[in-house]
Amino acid sequence: MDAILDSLKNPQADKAADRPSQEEAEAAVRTLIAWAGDDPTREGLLDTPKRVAKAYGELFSGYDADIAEILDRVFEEVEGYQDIVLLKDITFHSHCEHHMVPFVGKAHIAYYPRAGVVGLSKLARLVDAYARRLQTQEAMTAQISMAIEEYLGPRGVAVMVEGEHMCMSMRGIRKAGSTTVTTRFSGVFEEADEQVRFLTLVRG
Ligand SMILES: Nc1nc2c(ncn2[C@@H]2O[C@H](COP(=O)(O)OP(=O)(O)OP(=O)(O)O)[C@@H](O)[C@H]2O)c(=O)[nH]1
Ligand SMILES: [Zn+2]
Repeated sequence: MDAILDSLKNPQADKAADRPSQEEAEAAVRTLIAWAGDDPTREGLLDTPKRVAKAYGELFSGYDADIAEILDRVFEEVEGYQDIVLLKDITFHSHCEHHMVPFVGKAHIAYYPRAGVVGLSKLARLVDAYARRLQTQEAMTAQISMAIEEYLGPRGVAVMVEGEHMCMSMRGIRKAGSTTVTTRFSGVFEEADEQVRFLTLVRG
């Protein structure tokens, strides 16, 4: 379980003091602009480093997300409801950790509650908490699923992520339109029937 908790942690959490300053981040952007071949001192680009740092703050806000806080509130008064809860088509924007280029798509999350349910928006917040980091789609899928397991203790969790990777469409192999599908099934979802039920509801 320690390994799971470690992988759910924000990798920067213990290093907050080591984070570069805003000025250092802006200087790095100026370096990249010059390296790409443009002039960071021309008028149109003067404020760009500041904007990029601000945009990065938003795009990578997942490093500051508190997973325990997101999943903290459980509603137990649901008339004993224990059947499947599925939130599908949760849009996400992430960045691949290999190229720092976006990958975008949809996540689908289902669980069988054991002792209460979590607010539906929290599942979408959980997706953002992991998507807004440098990621692989596989790791993101596993982290979403393991966080629900760890904090809600449900009877089973199913997570499916469908993503298009810009590093495959805009550059490199340049295959636009291909979709990567990743899944993680645990608990009762390890049974084939339950996986079929999940996939039927997702596609339905
Ligand atoms: N498994 C996995 N691979 C990813 C993900 N995002 C990007 N990649 C891949 O990461 C790989 C990095 O491969 P490298 O050979 O190190 O880098 P590269 O020379 O830029 O590779 P090309 O993209 O083939 O040009 C590429 O095959 C990408 O398609 C992801 O979420 N999961
Ligand atoms: Zn990539």
